[in-house]
Amino acid sequence: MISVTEAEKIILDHARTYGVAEVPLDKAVGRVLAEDILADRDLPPYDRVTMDGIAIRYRAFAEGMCSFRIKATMAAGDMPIDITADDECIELMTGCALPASTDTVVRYEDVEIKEGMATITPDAIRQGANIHRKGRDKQAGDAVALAGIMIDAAVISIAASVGQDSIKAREVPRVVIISTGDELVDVDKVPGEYQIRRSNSYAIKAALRYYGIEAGTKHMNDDAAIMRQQIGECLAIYDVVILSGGVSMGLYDHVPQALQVLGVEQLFHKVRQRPGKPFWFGRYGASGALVFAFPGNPVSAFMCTYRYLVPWLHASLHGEAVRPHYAVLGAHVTFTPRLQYFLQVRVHVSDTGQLVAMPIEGNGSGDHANLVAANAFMELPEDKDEHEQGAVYMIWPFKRIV
Ligand SMILES: Nc1nc2c(c(=O)[nH]1)N[C@H]1C(S)=C(S)[C@@H](COP(=O)(O)OP(=O)(O)OC[C@H]3O[C@@H](n4cnc5c(N)ncnc54)[C@H](O)[C@@H]3O)O[C@H]1N2
Ligand code: MOO
Repeated sequence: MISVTEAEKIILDHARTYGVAEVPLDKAVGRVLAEDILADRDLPPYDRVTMDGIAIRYRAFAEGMCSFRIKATMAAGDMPIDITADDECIELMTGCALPASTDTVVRYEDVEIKEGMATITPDAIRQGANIHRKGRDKQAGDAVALAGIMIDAAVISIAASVGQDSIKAREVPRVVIISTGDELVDVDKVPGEYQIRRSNSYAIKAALRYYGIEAGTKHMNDDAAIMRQQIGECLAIYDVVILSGGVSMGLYDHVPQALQVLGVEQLFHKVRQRPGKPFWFGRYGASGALVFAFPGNPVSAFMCTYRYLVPWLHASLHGEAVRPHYAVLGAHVTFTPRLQYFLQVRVHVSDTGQLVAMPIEGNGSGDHANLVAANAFMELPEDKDEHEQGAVYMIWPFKRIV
């Protein structure tokens, strides 16, 4: 049996790229940007009025003029209307392009308007006030987002504003998730008395969606011949084959044997960890496809997804390992087996700004109801039995920490 660190290293050594794809803007969130996004014109593209009010020439105000005749009114999107005399102003709205003949905007709150005249009420106003200058944020041709970053709502926002209805993103691997087990029925079926509904493929598929991956799913019964045939078909089509169940020591745990017969090289089987001990990982030399065969227990498959599959995906798409997160253990924990223990925790931000992880242990690797209350696994090292409150350990969040 190998350690978690050794297993992680073997997996990350198999990080790889999958090319580049053009992705529609509304499907791009979660993907990784494959090229710099450039501003197609200055941002903002014109001197943009930032307050509803009037535009004047500051010089006139500085010389003592405070009442101005409203020459015209502009809405955002209108062509600018110029003033031709110092005692004129333009009434205009936020988002208007500032008329070149004016240089200062006075907001409505500082103006009284009566019978076509606008009178500025404060004694002092600032020259150039309430104008977002052309090109102040970015110049045409500047990069507004750099290749390699995750496409999030902020990237989508700026990409839309520079006219990109699609974005070049790093291509994601083709993934299939295969559940195994005769006791499993699909989610829309009523299970027999000794059956359960399958949930692992739904959970892993959901986790992968955050990365822009739409994984295929399959189910196989515990029949060695059918498994060989179906896994063989998947190895020919997919870059990553994820299996759940059938990897421990039971009479019907055919997965490792089926993979071996198919020529998938076993890179490890069994990791010194709980949950997830019987995790099997290998590579199919003929295509380079990777096989993550997770234990069937729902918490085991879930933990292995977040501790191994997601970091592998991150390393493949970003070209670097994910940066580890740490938190403070909020209560004493004893765990005696010589295994790395992935404690389920609820991490919160304390009053002093620390990430604190409170244990929510649950009832072992079959208790996936407990994952709803937890938001991370805390990785407690295998060489210690006692883990003191206040100790700092690595965490693997699977939800937003709030
Ligand atoms: N003699 C031993 N028995 C077991 C060992 C061991 O070392 N020696 N390891 C235990 C550990 S640890 C785990 S974890 C499990 C993993 O076993 P398998 O990967 O072979 O998984 P199954 O036996 O097929 O299923 C385990 C459990 O999970 C349920 N399951 C399976 N697939 C799904 C799914 N898609 N959705 C929901 N639930 C699923 C299944 O019904 C079983 O209850 O082995 C221990 N045994
Ligand atoms: O490793 Mo198993 O996942 O402990 O139950």
